[in-house]
Amino acid sequence: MAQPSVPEADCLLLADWRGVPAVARGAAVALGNFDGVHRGHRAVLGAAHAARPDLPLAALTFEPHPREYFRPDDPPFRLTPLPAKRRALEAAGCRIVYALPFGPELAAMSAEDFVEQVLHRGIGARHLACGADFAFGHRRGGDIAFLAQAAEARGIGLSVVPPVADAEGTLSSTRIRRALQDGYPERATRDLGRAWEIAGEVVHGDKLGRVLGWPTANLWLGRHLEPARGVYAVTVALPEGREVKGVANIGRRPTLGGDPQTRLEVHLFDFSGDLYGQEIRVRLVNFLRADATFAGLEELKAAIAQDAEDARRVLGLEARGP
Ligand SMILES: Cc1cc2nc3c(=O)[nH]c(=O)nc-3n(C[C@H](O)[C@H](O)[C@H](O)COP(=O)(O)O)c2cc1C
Ligand SMILES: Nc1ncnc2c1ncn2[C@@H]1O[C@H](COP(=O)(O)OP(=O)(O)O)[C@@H](O)[C@H]1O
Repeated sequence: MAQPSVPEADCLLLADWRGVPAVARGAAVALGNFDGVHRGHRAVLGAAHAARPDLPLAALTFEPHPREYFRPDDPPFRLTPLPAKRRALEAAGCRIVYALPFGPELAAMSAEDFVEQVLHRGIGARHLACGADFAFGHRRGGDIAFLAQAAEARGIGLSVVPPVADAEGTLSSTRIRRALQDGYPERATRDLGRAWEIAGEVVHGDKLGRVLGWPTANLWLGRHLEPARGVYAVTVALPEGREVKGVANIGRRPTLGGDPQTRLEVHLFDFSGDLYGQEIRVRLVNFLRADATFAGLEELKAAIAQDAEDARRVLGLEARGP
């Protein structure tokens, strides 16, 4: 019988395990939260594909992240909110992404029911892959040993992938979050295999930037993790597909009295145009300095000029005269 095939160009995003279209059933399915889609996650995806290259590759993940559901008052911690996760999973070869709504029903579901109702009957998985520490079902009651026998009983294959590690230890989303909070975006880049980015819509600020001579496109962090506050050399993906270089501040503008919420402000080099309302993606390349409180606007302006020069140098741009 011919295998189901999912059109090459499309990555199907499905938010339910019920009513799955026939074309998506019978996949090789990688299981996990996949926040970041880092090199370790991609090893799990790679194992699923390597075991069954004849099947479409799917990732099964949850939205919201279970931790967002269980601890809604925690500060935002996501490396990849869903749109970014989907893009990264697609880039890693996924043709189907399940973002199952994590709520009371899934939180209460036993491991047995998860395998039977969701993986077997629901999405019709033919092969599964997960990391060695994967646990699932009510109170994480299902471990790898359970999954192995439950999968085998249903004729479903299973690949268990050992942790990806380097000299500093095991690669994990937690390690990447810590690197970003400590001001080491280049470590995040290494572990992710791409620069970490904050995506969002450009909103109106106080219109002070252009008065200072440094117009900045402003974004809220939303569900993204808050990285170390301070100044970064960045690259920015514009909606039209172009990537431009810039200098960004992530902080609460203590010089101006302090804001209640952290924002990202980015000045794009050699650019003029209206970005309001547009979705941009700001990729952190290097941390240049911590957020500071200056004595006044002239001092702030001088610091920004120095930051811009530093960022240009780090990013390999020609220095710009005063
Ligand atoms: C490269 C760069 C570095 C900045 N560093 C600081 C800083 O250390 N402390 C601070 O209070 N504000 C800092 N700012 C924020 C400015 O206060 C902000 O750009 C200005 O208030 C304009 O705000 P607006 O976009 O709402 O008009 C920085 C901005 C840029 C572009
Ligand atoms: N080189 C540039 N870098 C960033 N934004 C720019 C640039 N040139 C023009 N802009 C536009 O100017 C706006 C920022 O100006 P600014 O005075 O800082 O206003 P706001 O306080 O609303 O952010 C951006 O949202 C964007 O539309």
